[in-house]
Amino acid sequence: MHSPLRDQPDFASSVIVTAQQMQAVEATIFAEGMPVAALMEKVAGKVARWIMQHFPRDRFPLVGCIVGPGHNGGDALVVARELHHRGYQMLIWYPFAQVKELTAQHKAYLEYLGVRFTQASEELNFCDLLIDGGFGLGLTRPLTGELATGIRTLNTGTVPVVSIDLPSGLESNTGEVLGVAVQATHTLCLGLWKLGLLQDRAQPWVGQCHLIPFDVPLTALQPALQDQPPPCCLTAAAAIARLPLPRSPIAHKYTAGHALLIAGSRQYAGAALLAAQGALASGVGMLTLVVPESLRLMVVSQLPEALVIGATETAQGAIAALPDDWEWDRYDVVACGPGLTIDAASVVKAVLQSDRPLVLDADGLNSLAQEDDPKGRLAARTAPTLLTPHVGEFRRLFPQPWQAAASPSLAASQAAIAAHSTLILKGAISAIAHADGQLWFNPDSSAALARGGSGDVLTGLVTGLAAQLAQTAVTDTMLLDAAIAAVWWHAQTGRAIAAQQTELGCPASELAKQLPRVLAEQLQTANATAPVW
Ligand SMILES: NC(=O)C1=CN([C@@H]2O[C@H](COP(=O)(O)OP(=O)(O)OC[C@H]3O[C@@H](n4cnc5c(N)ncnc54)[C@H](O)[C@@H]3O)[C@@H](O)[C@H]2O)[C@@H](O)CC1
Ligand SMILES: [K+]
Repeated sequence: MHSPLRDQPDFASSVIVTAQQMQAVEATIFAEGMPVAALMEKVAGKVARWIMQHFPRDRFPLVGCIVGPGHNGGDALVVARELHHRGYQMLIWYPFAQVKELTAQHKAYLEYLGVRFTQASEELNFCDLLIDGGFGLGLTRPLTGELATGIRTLNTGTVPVVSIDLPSGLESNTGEVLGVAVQATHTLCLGLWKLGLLQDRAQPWVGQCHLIPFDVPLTALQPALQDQPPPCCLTAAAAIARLPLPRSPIAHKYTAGHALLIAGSRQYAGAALLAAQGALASGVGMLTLVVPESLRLMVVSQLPEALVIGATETAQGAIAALPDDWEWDRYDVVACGPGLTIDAASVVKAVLQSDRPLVLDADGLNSLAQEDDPKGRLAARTAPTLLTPHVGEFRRLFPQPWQAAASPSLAASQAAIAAHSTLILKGAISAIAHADGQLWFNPDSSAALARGGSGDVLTGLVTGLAAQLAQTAVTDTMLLDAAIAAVWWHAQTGRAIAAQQTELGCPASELAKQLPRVLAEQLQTANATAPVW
């Protein structure tokens, strides 16, 4: 089993915490002797250097700061002081009378230095850059009054905004906007990733997110996690470690995994092709594809590498049943769903009853959602199951955790635990939840992937990887490992295509085609940057 605490070289840069956990970490650091003011200097110094590097003074000479009453405001004032000394012209909007002592001290010193303060937020509209030090972890209630009005106006402008720790107004655990929030172009998250920043709903406010590490010691982190596996960001290292590489030099096609894909209908023939292309790109040894008989010849002509079986079909052209004397044990992993339509529900039932590791997607999920007790059905399976819903499919399948949980990713985690399954909740930042409570997020993705068919490619890819991983052992975490590798690989490919062809240039067939090239580039980069001992 992969333990994030053990197998990631730089654990602190991928772990994700709640506000309460971060506050517990900070309390330990301070209790053990680190002065609060010293940590603020260290962190704000790093933020100032990041800003000077990305927003040089010659192009961004006038910098405005939103300064709140707590230590987020204190950070902003330290950044303002450093930028002032480097020749930036600073303008501070400081709408609070009551502030924390350290923040008040920094304010006094800036006044002594002659930095300009204003009560009129509109003045910030004329700046070249804004620094948002309104609120961070300490936000407890919705923003109101003058502050809310000011932020609303600033959001209508086009000035780049760097938020410190969190965009002010964003709830740090759920990513919800409390009243109004600063719409940042960049967020510099301090120390450890905050859960709220990884939620899809937060993305329009967060902009590009960067971690500013401040050397959080593991001894301070571990008690705050209370022995629970914390959510983690997917890293290249974590994904690459889970790929079926290197391949055995004496591998043959039957030792490189046999994947079965049950997909397609007369209405959605392309879904079967795209899922199969994703599976073939994974390097799987053998791919068998079950499609409605009327699609068989077309599919064979498009996918000469796959073994294609034509199944009897319904009047609407959906798969009616698997062939007689069907032998499940020929296959290491089964994927079922892309393009099936819900007319193929009886096939989905049969697949769920099989003893094979299963990837259930699209209409596989929709058919399951129509059963009485989907969770119980999944929990009763004897082999591991991976579900790959987008939000709409998830909501239909698991309405209860969806409504009750504070965020979609927590709902995914609860559903995975209850259904004894692994789950990829697909979105702008896909979340991967495992039955043992592990939760992963993939922050490095691209809106280029928001295209029909991109999910089918992912289903094929994850299935092909899982079939290869199954050669070592069929374990509870096999599908989790395949999901981590596939989500990362799929997203990196979307990013690479977007970089060359814009976010508009990534149709799903192109995505499938580029998967091998992008993996090779990623592996080269990872090897080039690996530490030499
Ligand atoms: N403690 C640490 O280890 C570090 C903290 N740092 C910074 O400190 C921040 C946390 O500081 P704080 O705990 O002071 O929290 P904040 O700076 O986020 O603000 C909390 C203050 O705002 C008030 N407040 C909350 N919601 C409000 C609302 N809607 N309207 C008006 N006032 C409201 C609270 O009563 C409190 O006084 C972090 O986000 C980070 O930016 C950094 O200096 C680095 C180190
Ligand atoms: K902030």
